[in-house]
Amino acid sequence: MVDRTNRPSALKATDAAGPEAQVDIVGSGSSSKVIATLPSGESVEVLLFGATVTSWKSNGGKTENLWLSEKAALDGSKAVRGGVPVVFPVFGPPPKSGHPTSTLPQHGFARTSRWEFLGKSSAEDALGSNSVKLDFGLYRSGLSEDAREAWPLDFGLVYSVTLSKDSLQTIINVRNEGQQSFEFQFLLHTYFKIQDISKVAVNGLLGVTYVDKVLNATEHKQSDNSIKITGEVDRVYTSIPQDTTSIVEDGKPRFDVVRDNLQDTVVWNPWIEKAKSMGDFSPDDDYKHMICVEVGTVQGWQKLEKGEVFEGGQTIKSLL
Ligand SMILES: O=P(O)(O)OC[C@H]1O[C@@H](O)[C@H](O)[C@@H](O)[C@@H]1O
Repeated sequence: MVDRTNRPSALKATDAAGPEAQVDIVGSGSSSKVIATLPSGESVEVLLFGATVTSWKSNGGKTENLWLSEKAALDGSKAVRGGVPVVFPVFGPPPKSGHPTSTLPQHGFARTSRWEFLGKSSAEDALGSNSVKLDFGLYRSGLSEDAREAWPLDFGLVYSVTLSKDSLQTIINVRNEGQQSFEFQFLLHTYFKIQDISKVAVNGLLGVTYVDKVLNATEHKQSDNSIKITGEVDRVYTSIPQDTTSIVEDGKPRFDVVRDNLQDTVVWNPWIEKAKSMGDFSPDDDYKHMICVEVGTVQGWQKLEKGEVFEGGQTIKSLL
């Protein structure tokens, strides 16, 4: 747990996380980002806007694992189309009325707010290889006027991004800093980069119930272990018993997505028409080179009483 009472001021660009990893802050204002690089070359880049991971490279820095639209806004003008946008306190379009999130934008305010960089720490994992952890914070004071008005609750988010040789762990810590309880949804909207969508399968959801948003939000049960993508897919799988969902490409395991205290997963590919309809999705046919597997808690709401904390997230592993 990051001790927020003495939040470190923004790091000097020269600060390193110790001999193991190099941590730099580049850019300014809403384009500021933190870049961490391990001695073996793996790296992660996190935009302070939305605390959005925009790049994660494994294999000594040779393999980019995340898809990022060529027209993704990286200047804070709108949510990033790609990488790992943070969805909080509501997933999807908010309830029409009568809910504290009703007047928030789709997917909430976290991905379009300016987060603070709280600091870094490095560690050795069990195998002795290095990792570096970056912490980001978002508090009520950091919200836009609109968001503060729309969601008048006092909260604290600490988002930890840990880069290791073959994996990236992203964990959220949500604290109710106010006097009244509140409820929220949370999701990590990960855009995985793949070579060819026609050779991709998403495995590990056999028998899981899902809402199919392409088929008028009807409920279904996943009838086989492999989900193939041959058109627009927008499915919300809920109450998933096992913790790992795998992305297989050309018959070979490419990514493992391991949930931590999150029971739901969205599988999304816009396919051609929807890709064309999104102004910041470019090139249009790049739906062939991405798949979203988004872990979260989006069925119903997580409720926090005064002073209570929720923690959850994912570890994504590159198996190349
Ligand atoms: O365009 P946005 O707000 O980033 O949302 C993109 C997609 O996000 C997915 O998580 C939703 O299931 C889709 O319905 C939605 O279209």
